[in-house]
Amino acid sequence: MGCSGCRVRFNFGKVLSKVSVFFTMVLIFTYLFYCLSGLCDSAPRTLYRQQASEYDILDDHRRVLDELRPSPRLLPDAPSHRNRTASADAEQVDAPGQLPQHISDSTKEGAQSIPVSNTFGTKRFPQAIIIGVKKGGTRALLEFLRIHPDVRAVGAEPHFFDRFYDKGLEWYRNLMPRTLDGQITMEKTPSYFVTKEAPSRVCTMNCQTKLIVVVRDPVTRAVSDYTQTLSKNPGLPSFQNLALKNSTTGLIDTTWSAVRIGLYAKHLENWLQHFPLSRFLFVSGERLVSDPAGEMGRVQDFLGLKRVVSDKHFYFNQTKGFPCLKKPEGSSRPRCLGKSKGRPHPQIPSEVLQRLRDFYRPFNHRFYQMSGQDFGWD
Ligand SMILES: Nc1ncnc2c1ncn2[C@@H]1O[C@H](COP(=O)(O)OS(=O)(=O)O)[C@@H](OP(=O)(O)O)[C@H]1O
Repeated sequence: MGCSGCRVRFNFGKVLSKVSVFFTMVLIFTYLFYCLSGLCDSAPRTLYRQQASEYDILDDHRRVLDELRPSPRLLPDAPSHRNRTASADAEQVDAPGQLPQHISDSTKEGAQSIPVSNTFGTKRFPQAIIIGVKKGGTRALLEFLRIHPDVRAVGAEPHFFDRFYDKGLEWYRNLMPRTLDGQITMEKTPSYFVTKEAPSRVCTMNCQTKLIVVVRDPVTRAVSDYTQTLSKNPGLPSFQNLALKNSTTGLIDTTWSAVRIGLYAKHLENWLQHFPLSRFLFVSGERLVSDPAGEMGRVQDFLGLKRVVSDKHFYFNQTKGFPCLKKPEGSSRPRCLGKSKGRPHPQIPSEVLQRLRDFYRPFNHRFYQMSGQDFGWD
């Protein structure tokens, strides 16, 4: 009796181990199949995780939204083929790192005609780029846009058209998130606006690219820029030492990048050599703080998007002193931008600020004329 009980237990043990081996094999094969289907392809995100660290504040929020986001195909009035050229619909897979002939030749038609695709969307060149300006509010704008179900954007700044152009267009496109028909691919790199070569390079990719510039009072922008550098290098000379060539004459040092970036008219002139004014949207950095929903309305119209992002998405956070995103459905808490956005500025002597204001005035007026918008900085 006792021995037959042992046999049953022994057989049961054998069966159990066979079953567990079987299930382990099933798991391994499922994982292999999953990877071979390209679903393990997270290289660009990983590649940029380090660079993105400064900007990962809203990452959880993004992930939740991405997961909750219904496919535009399932949305009742999802735009299909909106903001896309006919050539953008052509699907073709090219060897990574190798530029196909029509890309190297690409000038006027634009290089967006060779998207890399798989079952879960296509990596496309951005149809819209936030090209500037540094410290204008570009991060806030991109994060607010990402609430929109038809916008997919790279989290970190790719810096392709200024620093990494020699890596080639294929490298750039590989950084892009996959999009479904009707979704817009975007990125933001504020230094493009002041990079001499950027306009011709963007045009080489696609002259139809929509260009968004977030502009802010150049004096406040310069102080914000200085505050950022000071936070990384506490031994930095004072703002006035850097801004003025000579404190007696009050001559402004235009070689200092914090000053030079604020010469918006000069940088815009360079872009207008390659793109018509209609391709630009100028967003007021000030209004993005005082009326985010209003400014987002303009941006969505410009991008040809349905007005989804609205005042119901924002609340003013008294502690932060800035608008933040309300608790998205399914997420745990509301989100503000991180500590590096909206930091207190050091006190700058008022005569230095006034000197800078006087210096920028004619450039600002020229910029108002060129853009057709008065930003009211004087
Ligand atoms: N909602 C919200 N929350 C926080 N900060 C906001 C927001 N909207 C605009 N801003 C302003 O954005 C300024 C930073 O601009 P950028 O994101 O363009 O900076 S960067 O160039 O990417 O470093 C940042 O500049 P500082 O105030 O000098 O930190 C802010 O004034």
